Amino acid sequence: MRFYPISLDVKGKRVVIVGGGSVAARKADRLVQAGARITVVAPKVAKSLADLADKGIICHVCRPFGPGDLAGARLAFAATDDREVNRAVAEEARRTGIFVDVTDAPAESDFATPAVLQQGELQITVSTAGASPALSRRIVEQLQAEFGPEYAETVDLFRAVREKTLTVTGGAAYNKRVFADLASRDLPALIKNGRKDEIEQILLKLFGTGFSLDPERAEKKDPS
Ligand SMILES: C[C@@]1(CC(=O)O)c2cc3[nH]c(cc4nc(cc5[nH]c(cc(n2)[C@H]1CCC(=O)O)[C@@](C)(CC(=O)O)[C@@H]5CCC(=O)O)C(CC(=O)O)=C4CCC(=O)O)c(CCC(=O)O)c3CC(=O)O
Ligand SMILES: NC(=O)C1=CN([C@@H]2O[C@H](COP(=O)(O)OP(=O)(O)OC[C@H]3O[C@@H](n4cnc5c(N)ncnc54)[C@H](O)[C@@H]3O)[C@@H](O)[C@H]2O)C=CC1
Repeated sequence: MRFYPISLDVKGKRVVIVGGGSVAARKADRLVQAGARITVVAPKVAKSLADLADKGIICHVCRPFGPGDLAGARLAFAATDDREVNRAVAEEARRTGIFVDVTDAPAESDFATPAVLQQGELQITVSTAGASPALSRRIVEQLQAEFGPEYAETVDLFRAVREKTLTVTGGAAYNKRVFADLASRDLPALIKNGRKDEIEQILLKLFGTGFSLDPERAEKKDPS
């Protein structure tokens, strides 16, 4: 296994992207969604990046890459169309201990970004360790048919139930049993088909009163 899969919290953290073309714009788009503080260093940027800079969402340093540009960054992307510049970015990142994605040279990279299926808080990521990004994207497109918006609702439901259960009842063994039971039911299908009453019955059976899809009902039944 070349790459170790990880879900990274980049919120509020500084990320430097060197280069401002279509690849840089694609990386920036997802980093913005994840709340990173992004600096793009490039003499020329794509329109979407210029728009983000105009709105103050990202910072654009309008000149070629130079030494010191990665200072304070937690992650870096080398995304110029110049092999030597990308190599220099990788070297500086390595020297300063910053993880770098060299977008034209997977062998020089510390990490790579996968193709992503996003439904609310559900993420399914696909990587081929650089062998074929186009195949990764195709696999995500295939998965889209199976994992629709009902999965976003399912994840929200699990989060709500879990947050409440972990605080009001004790015991990892109990939690493991009920959550395994809940996960084994086809809640996404029930949500998709509008069968909310059946979900209510499942919640009632597993967790007793106080857990409901309907916040009003949950509040009335919950004495806490
Ligand atoms: C290693 C990696 C490093 C990284 O970028 O993190 C990397 C490297 C390279 N990509 C290249 C080419 C293309 N990349 C795409 C698209 C995507 N590339 C993405 C990730 C990754 N690309 C990482 C590996 C992930 C994995 O293994 O799956 C995706 C999944 C996610 C994202 O960009 O965040 C995103 C799909 C997003 C979506 O869902 O839409 C397309 C398709 C298109 O543009 O339409 C093409 C043209 C077709 C083709 O070549 O397959 C080249 C050759 C460049 C050249 O020819 O010069 C290199 C360098 C090399 O291979 O040496
Ligand atoms: N990893 C991936 O997903 C993919 C990677 N690539 C590779 O990524 C690289 C970039 O591709 P595109 O974004 O399409 O290129 P592009 O030509 O659209 O953009 C290149 C950008 O690099 C900037 N640049 C050039 N010299 C620079 C310097 N000295 N300092 C800072 N910025 C500089 C330019 O101003 C421009 O903004 C290519 O080398 C290509 O091989 C291509 C497709 C996908």
